[in-house]
Amino acid sequence: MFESLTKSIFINGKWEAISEAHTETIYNPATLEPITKVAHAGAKETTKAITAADEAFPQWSQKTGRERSRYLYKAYQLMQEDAERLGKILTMEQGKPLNEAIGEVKGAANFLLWYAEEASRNYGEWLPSSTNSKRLMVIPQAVGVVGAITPWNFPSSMITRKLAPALAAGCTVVLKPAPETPLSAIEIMKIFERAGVPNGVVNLVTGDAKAIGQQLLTNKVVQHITFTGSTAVGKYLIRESAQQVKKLSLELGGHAPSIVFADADLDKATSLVIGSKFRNNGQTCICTNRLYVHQHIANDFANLLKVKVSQLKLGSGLENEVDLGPLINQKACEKVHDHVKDATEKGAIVECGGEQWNDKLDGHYYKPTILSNISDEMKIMHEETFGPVIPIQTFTDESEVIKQANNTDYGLAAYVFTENTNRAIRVSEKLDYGIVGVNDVFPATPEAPFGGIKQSGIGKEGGHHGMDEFLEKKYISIGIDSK
Ligand SMILES: NC(=O)c1ccc[n+]([C@@H]2O[C@H](COP(=O)([O-])OP(=O)(O)OC[C@H]3O[C@@H](n4cnc5c(N)ncnc54)[C@H](O)[C@@H]3O)[C@@H](O)[C@H]2O)c1
Ligand SMILES: O=CCCC(=O)O
Repeated sequence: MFESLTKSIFINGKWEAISEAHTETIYNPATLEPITKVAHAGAKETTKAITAADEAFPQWSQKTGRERSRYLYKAYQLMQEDAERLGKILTMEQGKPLNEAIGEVKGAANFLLWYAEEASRNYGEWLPSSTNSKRLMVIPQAVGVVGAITPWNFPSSMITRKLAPALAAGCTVVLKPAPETPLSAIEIMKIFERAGVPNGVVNLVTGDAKAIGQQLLTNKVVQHITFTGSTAVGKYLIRESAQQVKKLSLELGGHAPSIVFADADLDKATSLVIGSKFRNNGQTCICTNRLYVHQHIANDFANLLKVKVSQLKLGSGLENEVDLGPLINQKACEKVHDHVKDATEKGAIVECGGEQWNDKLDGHYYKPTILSNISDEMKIMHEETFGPVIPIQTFTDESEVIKQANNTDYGLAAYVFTENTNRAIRVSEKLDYGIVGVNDVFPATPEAPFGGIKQSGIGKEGGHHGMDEFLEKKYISIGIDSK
């Protein structure tokens, strides 16, 4: 599928030659086999990419929304048509089961479609003036060159969720994907190339995160940094971008609570909790990290959950009917096990799993795990686990469980399971989270604003809100002769 050396620097519409000496190897996390090598670029290439984006900006931003829309729509079509092949590449580099990977690619394409439609709906405002001698208006204008930095857990959709609204708004982009998963990013650039997107509008640089990041942060041409990744790196970007007061959109870590009330439908709720926790093997920013189950149903719920979890099949994402792939690397397995070990040392009971799985494959596998007898001082109740572990705690009182759910610095997503609509609304309103799913654990969709509060981020992706991130609102005050 790939040459041993894959070109991964796309600047001004051209794939740059790379030297074997400056490469990094991309591994399949399911088998630990090398897939290919890509460029390990740095400051020089990033500066060149920023210059290309800067030079492309005037023409791209002056196109009409309808014109930009045509390129995005073409890219959407190409991505949809190629979803199976792109899904395989995604599974090879990231590990998630093929059906999830193809689903992600189709979801990624849907961001292109949504913003192809939004591109021509970029409205301004006409403000009623307090005097007859003035006319006041607000016009939205593209912010300029955007630096986009993306994570490995959703190597395709996290890119289009940023690039589609940025391009629709009229911005040009330099993309730095995660070092673990550059292959999906390369494929997305090829799609833009085939869609005829003009040279310099989209640029890709793979390699040294710190060096590329530093250029994006210090080059005055870059007006906006859009980032998805950990809260720790997000804080670093806030500090460094302060020097030039750059605009920032940050989609950061999460620590989602799931609250199952006594009136929940047990079969539905257990399946949904599994969907939330084990999608992408727990490596999803909006995954359930804490589970609160009402005391009255706790035993029945835990037993049913255990039965269903024990049926999950672990293996290479390219094998048939696999539910859980490998974790991204050994460090991830160690972090997951550290949370399990810390919890058991503090009294947790391992209901199932609780260890790495090396029976069949060389990859980084961790068994799906349920922990009970959980207490608040355990690490897993405060830190993002990013792996396949569910800690179950019980509760009896609605206001108490809301307090517990809100007792975190994170504020990305929270879930409520109940058949009572009054309770669903009451509790949703009191949860300090950017996203609340009620009997729904897959809230991400192109038409809705996705994003966290507190230390889970700044800004939104998706919906018309997602395009606003890439637009300045210019206020124009016109003095007129009213006679
Ligand atoms: N809120 C969301 O929408 C969302 C979505 C997906 C993932 N995430 C979060 O992402 C994290 C997992 O992803 P990750 O491990 O790739 O995160 P990460 O923060 O380690 O890396 C994210 C990106 O930042 C780059 N990076 C790292 N150091 C940098 C630096 N000094 N300068 C510039 N770039 C730098 C990485 O190379 C990568 O491209 C989790 O915390 C998860 O919750 C959040
Ligand atoms: O980690 C980010 C998840 C986004 C999604 O749910 O599609």
